Amino acid sequence: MSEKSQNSVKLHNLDISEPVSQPSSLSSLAETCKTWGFFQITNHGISSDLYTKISSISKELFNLPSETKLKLGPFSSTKTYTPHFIASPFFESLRVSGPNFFASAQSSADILFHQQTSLFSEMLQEYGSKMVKLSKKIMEILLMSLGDGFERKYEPEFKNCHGYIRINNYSPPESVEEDHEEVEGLGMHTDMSCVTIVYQDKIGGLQVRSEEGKWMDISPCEGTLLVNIGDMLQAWTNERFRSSEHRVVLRRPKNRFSLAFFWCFADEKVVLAPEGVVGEGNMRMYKPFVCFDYLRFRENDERGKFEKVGFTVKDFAGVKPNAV
Ligand SMILES: O=C(O)CCC(=O)C(=O)O
Ligand SMILES: [Fe+2]
Repeated sequence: MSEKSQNSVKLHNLDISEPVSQPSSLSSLAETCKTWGFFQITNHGISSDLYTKISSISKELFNLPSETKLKLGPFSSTKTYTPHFIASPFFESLRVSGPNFFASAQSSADILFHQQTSLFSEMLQEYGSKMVKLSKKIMEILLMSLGDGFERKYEPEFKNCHGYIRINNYSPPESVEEDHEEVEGLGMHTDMSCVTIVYQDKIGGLQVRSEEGKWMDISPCEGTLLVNIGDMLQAWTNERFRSSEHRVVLRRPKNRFSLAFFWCFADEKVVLAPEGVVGEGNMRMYKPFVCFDYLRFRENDERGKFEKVGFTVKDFAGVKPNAV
């Protein structure tokens, strides 16, 4: 059981439907990405109805017997399912990869569901393609916030990005009494993406670690989506943006559901902060590295399985690694 924390962070809000040209809103976005690595977006165009549908069909899926789910991984060839006891005893997830989210979801559905159904795959295709559009928009605004005209100058660096969805299901142990104690549903980690877009349901429990090392709640807020900076962007921006450590704690005897969309550089991309981003007179804090090599490094990290923080991109490619 971990120590309880009751502080919640008020995140910067970005209305994604409006063009952002105000220098003050761009600089406050850049500031929040440096301090917290998290912000929230509104008017994102994803209906609550789509969430209700995806969550109810996902519930059906996670309610299937373990033997059925294990046909999808982690030891089968599909490897789309992460069972309990890999990340935590209370966490399981299913991965749906782009760009053809329909095909990826259907290949899992075909194995899981006896009846032929394409509803699940259609919904994930709709969700995935909306997430791709949102990620591109978010990246454009983030580049604008780094420098004048950077959205045009550096757009080519991001043109081969790809995305995948992770459907997360948390089942707390019955011993968790309402608000009396908490367990870790997903341990402290950083994401390996450029940006991640997270939908969390009403249960709450997502926390971000402040620069001082304090855990702060990110309370659910209806109609908003969370965006967080991942390791790839932390390195590419030479730490002008921060890939914050975060985790999920479970405090209620209720299942929790979330959807995370990871927008990543192509595997073969060499990550090197451009001079214009580093800024004159500043030192590059990362050696150039190939994305795939970092992903493999994290996978092989026995100390922190499943993307836990054990080691980060700083240990992998940092000029001055974290003290271990
Ligand atoms: O469940 C959540 O709210 C966050 C999940 C998360 O951090 C992840 O999937 O990387
Ligand atoms: Fe995460």
